[in-house]
Order: sequence, then C-alpha cells, then structure tokens
Amino acid sequence: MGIFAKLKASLQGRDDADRYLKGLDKSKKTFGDRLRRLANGFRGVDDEFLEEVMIILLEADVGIHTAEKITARLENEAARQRLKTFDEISECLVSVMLEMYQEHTDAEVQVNENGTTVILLVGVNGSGKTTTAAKLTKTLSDQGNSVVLAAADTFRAGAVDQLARWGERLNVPCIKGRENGDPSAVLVDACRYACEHHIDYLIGDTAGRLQNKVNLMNELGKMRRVIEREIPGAPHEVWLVLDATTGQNGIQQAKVFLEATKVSGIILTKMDGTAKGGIVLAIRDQLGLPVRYIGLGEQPQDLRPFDIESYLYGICEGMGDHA
Ligand SMILES: Nc1nc2c(ncn2[C@@H]2O[C@H](COP(=O)(O)OP(=O)(O)OP(=O)(O)O)[C@@H](O)[C@H]2O)c(=O)[nH]1
Repeated sequence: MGIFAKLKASLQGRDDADRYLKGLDKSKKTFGDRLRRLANGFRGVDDEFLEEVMIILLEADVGIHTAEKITARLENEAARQRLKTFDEISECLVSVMLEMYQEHTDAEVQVNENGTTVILLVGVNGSGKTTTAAKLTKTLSDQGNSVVLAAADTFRAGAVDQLARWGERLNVPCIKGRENGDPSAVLVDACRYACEHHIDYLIGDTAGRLQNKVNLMNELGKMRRVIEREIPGAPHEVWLVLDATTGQNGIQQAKVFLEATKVSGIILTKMDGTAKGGIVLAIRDQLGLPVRYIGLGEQPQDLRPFDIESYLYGICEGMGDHA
C-alpha cells in the first residue's frame, strides 16, 4: 500500500474524519496544495526543487531546524532509492515526515487504576487552556467517566467564572478558589472532593503567567507537591496547552515550561485557525513530546485525539490522488 493510501485508511478509520479534514483545511492550502503545484515543471530533486520544498515547509511553520532535517533526508532518500517522478518524491517526502514523528516512542497516557487520575493543564494565558479543560471534560464524560474541574487559574480575572460556567454547561462540579487566592489550595480542595466522591478524572486549569523561570518553577513545583500529597502518584499527566497560531514563538514558550516542570504531552489548540500546521513536526522534533490532542474549533466536541497519520493526510489531502 502506498503512503497516501495508508494515511487515507487511517483517517477513514476515525468517526471524526470530516471534522479532522475541515479543521486542517487552512494548513492543507499552505502545505499540500502548494507542494502539489511543484509538479508543474518538475525536473528532479535538484537544489531549486529542494529550496522550493524548504520554503513551503518554513511557511507551514515547521521551523528552520526541522525543515533542514526533512529536506536533507529527502535528498538522501531520493538518491538512495533513485526516485525519479514527482509522485515518487512526494510519497518520499511524506514518508520522511511520518518517520520523523514516529522516531520517538511515547509513553502510554497514565491512568490511575485505583482512584482519581489527575491531569494538569499548563501554558500561557490565551493559549486556550480553559476551553481545553472544558473540551477534555466533554471527551472524558462521553467515554463514561466522572470528572471534576479545578479552577486553579486564580490570577486571571474571569478564568474561574469561565470554567465554572463550563462546569454548569457540561454538568460537572467545578472547585473554585478566590481570585488571587492560592491555586494550590484549590487543587487540594479538588483532590479531596474527587477522592470523597470517587471521581475518575480531575482536570486542573492552572495560571499561565510566563514570569521568570524560577517563579514558574516554584509555582508549578508547589502544585505538584500538594497534589502528590493528596493522591499518591498524581499528577498523572501534565499537558502543555499551546496555541498553534503562535508558531515558532509557541515552541520557545514551551521550552520555558519544559525547563520549569515535567511535561508529558502537548495539546495544540486553534489548529483550525492556522495555516501553520507544520508546527506539529517542529514540536516533535524540537521538544520530543507527543501531541495528545488538537483543537479544531471552539465547541466542546472540537478537541480531537491526535494521530500523525490522519493529520498528515489532512494537510496533504489530494496529493496522492494522481499517484
Ligand atoms: N478556533 C478555535 N478557537 C479556540 C480553540 N481553543 C480555544 N479557542 C478560543 O481561544 C480563545 C481563548 O481561549 P481560552 O480558553 O478562553 O483561553 P484563555 O482563557 O484566554 O487563556 P487560558 O485559559 O488562561 O489559556 C477563546 O475564544 C476560545 O474559544 C480551538 O481549538 N479553535
């Protein structure tokens, strides 16, 4: 089976295939559609062709470091396999991108079999943490789990109320503190509530002030300690919420968080609003972390589990059709 058929099969295996395709449409226009146009006048993998591919990768926000790696591999593979036609080259390019993502092996998402699984969402304000907490609640509730929300973003005026409103809408409890109160205290209350009520998942929406690294480290360190004291082994997952539209800046922000605390995965929001879908590959290559979910809209059902094959199909749709 050719690579495009393999990617297509993986997307067709999903019940949210249409939503995936629609959400990735902007990225497809900057990536797949433009690559496809390189077929006109294609003469082989020469410097000019590689430069064109490089420009397309950079405009999709793959980042210079990762784009250079991809084009170098493409050049080597094309020579090694003696690839000649444009279709062979485009298959090879997409295979290189797939391999690059799959080179890292990911740990399974940790689940607490004996009690509440605690997921902390971290990231800068505006990245979409609060909305993501709501969407994650919807996903987990739809799978039959009970959920409690912890409004631990006590610094942003409005964040607590915003999350509480989501809680009401989704019919799950939301543990609140006072504005400017101690976020760790909210998390302790939420852990106790979750244990008393045998709740399956606790989702903590934390503050996203990107102050100096020492403060961030202290704040996140304290949250981890108090949670671990209440529920041994928690937090089970710490997911960094990144706004895909911020591109390479988002990667820089991510590095600050990664230095400040242990992060186990990425949630990439606002993918529907960006043409910079290549950010997924940059994240993987530069941060080595798995993308767990992508946000493809503002509604609770718009958080979709990420899988690289469906995603690559989404941004390359139509590329293999004439292969
Ligand atoms: N189109 C689109 N919009 C999103 C997505 N995720 C979040 N948003 C929107 O982005 C805006 C900011 O999201 P919020 O969750 O409110 O983020 P915030 O409260 O500003 O900041 P934090 O919660 O502190 O991260 C809101 O208008 C959300 O509806 C997404 O995947 N797609």
